[in-house]
Amino acid sequence: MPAAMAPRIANTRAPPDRISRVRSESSSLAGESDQVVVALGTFPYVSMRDRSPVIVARIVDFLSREKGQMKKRFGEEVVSDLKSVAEMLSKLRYEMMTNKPLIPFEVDAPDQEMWNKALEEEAAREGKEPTWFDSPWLFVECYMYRRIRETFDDSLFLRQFDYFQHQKQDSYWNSLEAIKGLAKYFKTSYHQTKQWKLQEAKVIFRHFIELALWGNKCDLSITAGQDASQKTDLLEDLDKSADKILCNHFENLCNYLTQLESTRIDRLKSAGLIVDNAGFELFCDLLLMDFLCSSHVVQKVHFHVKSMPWYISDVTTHDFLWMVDVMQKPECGEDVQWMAQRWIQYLKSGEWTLHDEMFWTLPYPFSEMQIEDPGLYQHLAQNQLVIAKGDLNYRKLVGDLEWPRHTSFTEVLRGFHPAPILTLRTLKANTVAGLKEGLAETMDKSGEDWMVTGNYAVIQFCDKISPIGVST
Ligand SMILES: O=P(O)(O)OC[C@H]1O[C@](O)(CO)[C@@H](O)[C@@H]1O
Ligand SMILES: [Mn+2]
Repeated sequence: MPAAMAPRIANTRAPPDRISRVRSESSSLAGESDQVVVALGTFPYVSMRDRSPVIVARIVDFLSREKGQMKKRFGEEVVSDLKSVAEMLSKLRYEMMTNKPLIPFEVDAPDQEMWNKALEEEAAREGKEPTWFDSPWLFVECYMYRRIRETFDDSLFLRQFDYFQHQKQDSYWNSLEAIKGLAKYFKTSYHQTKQWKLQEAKVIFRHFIELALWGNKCDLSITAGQDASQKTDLLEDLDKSADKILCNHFENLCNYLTQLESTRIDRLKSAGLIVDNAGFELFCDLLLMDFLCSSHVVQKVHFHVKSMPWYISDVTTHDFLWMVDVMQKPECGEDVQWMAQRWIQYLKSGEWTLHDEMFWTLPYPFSEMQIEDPGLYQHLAQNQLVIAKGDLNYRKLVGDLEWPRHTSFTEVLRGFHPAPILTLRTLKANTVAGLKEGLAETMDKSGEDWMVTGNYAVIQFCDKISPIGVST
C-alpha cells in the first residue's frame, strides 16, 4: 500500500481539536508543575486516561485490603514487600497521569531485554522518547501491564503473586449457573449424537462457535475490573444475536474443516488456540475445543496462555488448571463435573497442552511474530487451524491500525499466515476489517458506540494455507 494510504495506528494522543481543552488540575499525585490530562478525546485516549489509572489504583487497594491475609500466608516479612509494591504502583500511576516518558525496565527478567529493545525501536520509529499520551495505544497498554508486573518482580514474596486472580476466579463462580446450563447442553447433545460428524452436527458446532464468540463479551478490562460475569443463558440468546455478527465466515470455516476431517496427513491434526479471558469465556472455549476433538476434526489442541497477569482477565497456566480443578467440586453439579473429567483426561493424555510463550506479553502485532519469535511462528505453523480469541488478539492481528473497514480480513493480516486463521472477537476497540462496503457507515449513523461496547462481533476466517500447513 502506498505510504499516503497507509492506515494510522491507534494512538493515545488527545485529538488536536480537543487539545485546547486539556487543562491543568492539581491532584494528590501531581506536583504543581505537572499536567493531569483531562480532555475528552478518542477512544484510546479516553481508555488510557480513565480506565488505566483505575486498574493500577485497584491493585493498590486490593493489596492494602489483603494485608492481613498476606501476613498469614507469607509471614510478617511480606509487609515490606507490600509497602514497596504499593509505592512503585503509585509512582507508575503518577507517571501515567502526568504523561511522563516510558522508561526502560530495570528488574532482571527473561523478557527485560526484549522489552527494552521494543522501547528503543518505538523511540526510533517516532524520532522521540515515547510518552504515555503520545504513543501507539497497543504499545502503551502492554507496557502498563508489564510495568505493573515489574513492581512485583522485584519483591521477595510476591514474585509469583497474581493480583488479578481473585477477579478471574470470581468471574467463574459468578457465571456458574450459565456454565452449568452449557455443560448440560454439551453432555446431552453428545449422548444423543453418539458420534459427532461436522456436517451432521453443524447446528451444534455453530452453537459452540457462537458461545465462544459471545463469551468474549465478559472480559474484565473493559470495566476496569468490575464484575463481568455471564448471568443469563447465552444459548437462548444466540439466535437473537445473529444480526450482531457483522461479518460471519462460519460457512467458509465449516467447508474448510469438513475437508480437513476427511484429509489424511502423516501426523496428528492439531489446532492452536490463542486464549483470551478466564472464567466463563475460557469455559466456552474449552467446549468448542472439546467439540473439535470429539468430532475428530483435530486430535490435538495447543493452548497458548499468558505467562503473567495480563489485561486483568487473561488466562495464565494456573487459571486454566484452577478452573478444570474446581469444576470437579460437587457445587458445580454433575454435568460440569463430567466436563471436568473429560478435560483432565485430555490434559493427562497430552491431547491438550498448555504453552505460555513470552511473545503474547510483548507489544508486537502478530505480523512481526516471524521476526521477533520465529520459533513460535513455526510452532503455530504445525497446526491446521489457529484460533485467535478476543479483542486484544484481534488488535494484534490487524496491527491496531485504523483500516478502511471494508478491507479484507486476509489483507489486514499483513503476511501473518502460519496456518488457516479463525478469529472470534467482540468489538471493544476502534479497529475492524472485513465488513461489507457501506455497513460500517450505516452502523455509524445508528448513533451507537458499536465498535467499542462488545455488543457486536465478527467471526472471520482466512484459509490461505492448505490443510497440511503448506502455503497455497
Ligand atoms: O479481553 P479482550 O477481548 O482482549 O479485551 C480487552 C480489551 O479491552 C480493552 O482493555 C478495553 O477496551 C482493550 O484495550 C482490549 O482490547
Ligand atoms: Mn483479555
